[in-house]
Amino acid sequence: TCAFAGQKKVLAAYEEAVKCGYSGARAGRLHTPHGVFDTPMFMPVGTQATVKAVSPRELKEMGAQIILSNTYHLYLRPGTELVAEAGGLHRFMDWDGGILTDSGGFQVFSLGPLRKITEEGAAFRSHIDGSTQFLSPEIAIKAQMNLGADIIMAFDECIPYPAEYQYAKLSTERTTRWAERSQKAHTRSGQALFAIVQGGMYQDLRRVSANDLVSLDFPGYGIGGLSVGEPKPVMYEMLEQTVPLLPENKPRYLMGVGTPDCLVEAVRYGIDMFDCVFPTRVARNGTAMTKSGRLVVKNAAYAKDFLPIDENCGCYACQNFSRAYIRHLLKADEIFGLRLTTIHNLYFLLDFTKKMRQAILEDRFLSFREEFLAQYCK
Ligand SMILES: C=CCOC(=O)Nc1nc2cc3[nH]c(NC)nc3cc2c(=O)[nH]1
Ligand SMILES: [Zn+2]
Repeated sequence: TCAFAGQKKVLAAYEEAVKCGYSGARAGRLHTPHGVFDTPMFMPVGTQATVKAVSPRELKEMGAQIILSNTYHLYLRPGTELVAEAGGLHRFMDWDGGILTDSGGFQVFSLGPLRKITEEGAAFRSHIDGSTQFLSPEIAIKAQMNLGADIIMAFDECIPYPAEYQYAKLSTERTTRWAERSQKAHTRSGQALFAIVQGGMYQDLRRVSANDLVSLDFPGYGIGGLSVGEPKPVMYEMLEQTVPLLPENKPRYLMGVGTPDCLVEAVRYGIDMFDCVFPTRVARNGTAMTKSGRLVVKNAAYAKDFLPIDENCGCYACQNFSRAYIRHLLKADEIFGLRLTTIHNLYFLLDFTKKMRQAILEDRFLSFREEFLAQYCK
């Protein structure tokens, strides 16, 4: 294994992984320099050092524990050295909870126009000014050390979907070599480096990727290359192949997932951490998430609906405002409208993971899952 000399390498210590009586679901506690956090957890995405339309105070109030920021975006603008000079990302954005940085460039890397990947790294075109940029494990890790997140991600390639077996194999092997280079470049103590399991939609490549990365001994593991357009059953099959190979006493982070039905299935397989832009993105076009599915509050049907989005919801929007009012704001292009739908959607997912944790601790996760799926998919 690759142990750091004198390096406290396991920051995200994992304890209390409470297993409920069903395969992999577990409730744990994640230790970081900015606190100890409960899992399963949803992590709001703050791509450019802000979770769009909400303040750090509101995030804290709704129970956010760890939030995401994107290395690629902050590297291009304002630059990660500048953030380091500002005192690091926590100071820069005034967030004293946990921060995890991922690349945020996976759209660019796997879908971008100029995507040239070699053993050295990935060349791509900046979405800001079209300039040619280059990222390698060393550059990505240095950028993340500058940002100062509590958890950072190894540099990887998110394999596009669909992909030929041969390409997926070569890319996955390269991602493992990049993970090793990421480890060697990671010299900042007090920061946990997670590896990212790849393997496309191929069971054998997923198992090889997981086993290779586990033998490199990371404090936590992301599961990448999923939620990239594949059918949900394929995603679940990849989880079934991968998660059992990962150490039970370390966190598992399913990248870019997702909707509540995906979260409850992934928790069943033993996933602990999630991130997704979906709740904040759909909020901005007036869609609210509820336990029965989506509610497009902008629709005319809600013009005179004086009930809250969800009368059982404890969020600031549902406690104080009606659907009619929020619809009015959205139709009038009022910024406050977007803020209210965003606050509701983030609260909904944060509360949903809290409810799953409670169900696991009380050993009733299975029935929780059944009841939820029956109502949500109706
Ligand atoms: C600095 C280096 C850190 O690199 C990464 O963050 N890499 C990475 N990010 C992903 C993000 C995803 N979002 C979705 N669905 C919405 N699927 C995703 C898959 C990946 C992935 O395989 N890798
Ligand atoms: Zn609400």
